[in-house]
Amino acid sequence: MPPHPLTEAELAETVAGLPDWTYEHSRLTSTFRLPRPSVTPFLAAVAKAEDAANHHAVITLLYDKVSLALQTHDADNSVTVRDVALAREISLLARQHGSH
Ligand SMILES: C[C@H](O)[C@H](O)[C@H]1CNC2=NC(N)=NC(=O)C2=N1
Repeated sequence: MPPHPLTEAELAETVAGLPDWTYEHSRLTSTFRLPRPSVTPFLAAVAKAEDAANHHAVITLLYDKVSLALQTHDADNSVTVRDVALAREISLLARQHGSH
């Protein structure tokens, strides 16, 4: 049973608690800048977290900038608690990998 799309009020509360992330076009988006040598370990850690959550982000890499977009396909491409949980984890991983 997929989770329900977050309501406007839930989204506002969520984004307030996710300083690295923005809500736009029905997705949570973020861009992290990392030391170049940390990019591969960071991406490996994100992939591991994705597979543990069975929830996957769209990831764009340009040298030391990693952009990510999260939405729940199983809930009509809306933002759900699954996106919020993975976003929190990715923010932590980014900090652990030297994001600035
Ligand atoms: C079959 C598989 O469990 C589903 O497709 C999972 C996998 N990863 C996913 N990732 C995202 N972002 N949204 C989903 O609804 C989703 N569903």
